[in-house]
Amino acid sequence: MLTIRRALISVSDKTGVVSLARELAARGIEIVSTGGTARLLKESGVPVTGVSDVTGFPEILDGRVKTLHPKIHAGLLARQDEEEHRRQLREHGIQPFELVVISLYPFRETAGRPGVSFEEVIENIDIGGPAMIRAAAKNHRHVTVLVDPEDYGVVLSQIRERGSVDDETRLRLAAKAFRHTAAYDALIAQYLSGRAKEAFPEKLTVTFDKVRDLRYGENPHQKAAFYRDPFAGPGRIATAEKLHGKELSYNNIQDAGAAWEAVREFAEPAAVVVKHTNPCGVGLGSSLPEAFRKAHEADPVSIFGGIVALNRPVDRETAEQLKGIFLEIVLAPDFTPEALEVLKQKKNLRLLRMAGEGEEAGTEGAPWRFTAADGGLLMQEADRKGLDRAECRVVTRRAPSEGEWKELLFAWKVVKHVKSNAIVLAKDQRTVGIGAGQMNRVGAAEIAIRQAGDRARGAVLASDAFFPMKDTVEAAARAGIAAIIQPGGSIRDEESIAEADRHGIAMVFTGIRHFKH
Ligand SMILES: NC(=O)c1ncn([C@@H]2O[C@H](COP(=O)(O)O)[C@@H](O)[C@H]2O)c1NC=O
Repeated sequence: MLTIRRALISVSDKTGVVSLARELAARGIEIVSTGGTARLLKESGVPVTGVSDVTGFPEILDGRVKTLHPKIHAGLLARQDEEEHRRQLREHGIQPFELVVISLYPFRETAGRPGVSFEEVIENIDIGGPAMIRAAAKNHRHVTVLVDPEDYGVVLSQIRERGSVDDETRLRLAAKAFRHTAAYDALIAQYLSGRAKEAFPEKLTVTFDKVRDLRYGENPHQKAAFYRDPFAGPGRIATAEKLHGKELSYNNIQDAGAAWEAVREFAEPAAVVVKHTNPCGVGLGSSLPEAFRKAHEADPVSIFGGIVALNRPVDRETAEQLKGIFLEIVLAPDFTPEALEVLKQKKNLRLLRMAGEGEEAGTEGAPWRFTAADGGLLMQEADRKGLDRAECRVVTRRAPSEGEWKELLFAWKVVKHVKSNAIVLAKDQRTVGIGAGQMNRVGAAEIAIRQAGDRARGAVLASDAFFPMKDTVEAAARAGIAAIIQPGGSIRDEESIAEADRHGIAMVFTGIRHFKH
């Protein structure tokens, strides 16, 4: 363990640096710093040597080159336990560093700033900082590297105790340093790949920031943690503000995401209830209380323990309705103070505010979806495809009435969010039966029809994919379904169309499939 005699400090985020440097200097450690950092330390009365005084070279090219010099890098990379390294340092008049403190140019913050110019983003790609971090981390047997003010305390306390930092801490900080530079470069690569329109590059180098450890994963015997996309803006589950209740669990996070994606389909006041990532009740209304009442009535059994997403700020009336039901989470763009007062009475209910003040909730989301595959990763665009009624094709003799069209387009938006094979029955702008995740399509239809009961008569039916045979139409006809919307495209479409015609059912082909696994 080497006694720390010399520290190199170069920080963009200057949090905590003055008190760190002050204590180091008080302990007789020489401090070498770059322009802005040196200025701040001097102004704060901390003795400091400018990096140019060490290199004998000015900081040039607007700061693009300041520490990229052998006098700095040899000082970071020398193995102080090797006689030959020590001899070479002496020969070239280079002194080694035992501590390096770096905070990189704020690339992510700059790139994420609305209206920022490309030139400004590029200038915020730090070159000298990562070079020093990597050099120090490689040489961690001799050098301690700090990239996060959170770690200043532990290093200071060890220096106080013994004048040096122990092997374990140096190794831990070196690993963190390489994670830091790897993530930093990944963000730059991600940003530039986006600019260059390279959606699926030969190396996928995305990076995520830890939000927190989770108590467990999908089941209590599975360990889990939650990570956030560093570029995620407001209106996302990962950036939502929890206003009340316990931390969200692994399953809560998934369900809340599914509910939010679904409710964002609708421009009119809407309520979506989700269980195990499938909608179990969806309702639209002229007001939020009406929408929620319909979503509740859609399936008053499954809502127990459900997740409710709403696309308008929650008011007192809706809050009173929600209060009467056992729910896990309510998420909405916002909550009025009165609604919060009502809902906060429920100790275990989590409340998520999806948009900050003045922000529009979730108008744009990340375009990519990642799924673990055995030994790999699948990446695809999020399914954001909408449906234009003009592009639909009426394939039956009878065309849907205007009222039926309204229901069909509603059911189509819902079925997109139900796991395949999926069938949705809808009536009066709410779901009345949902068949989710079945291994055959007619099975999904039978579940939806059974759940709808009497409400199936006169309802419409939406299917996420085509009918491979006419059996789903036969089941729909027996239940009294009035109209059907489905992609079409089966070699047996004609049989389904003939069956629909036989029963006076109107059927529409969308030409779009919405599988969801
Ligand atoms: N070019 C260099 O040689 C160089 N050396 C250090 N930096 C960065 O300059 C920043 C600190 O600058 P200042 O002390 O002037 O505020 C740090 O974020 C550090 O990572 C550099 N800047 C960018 O590459």
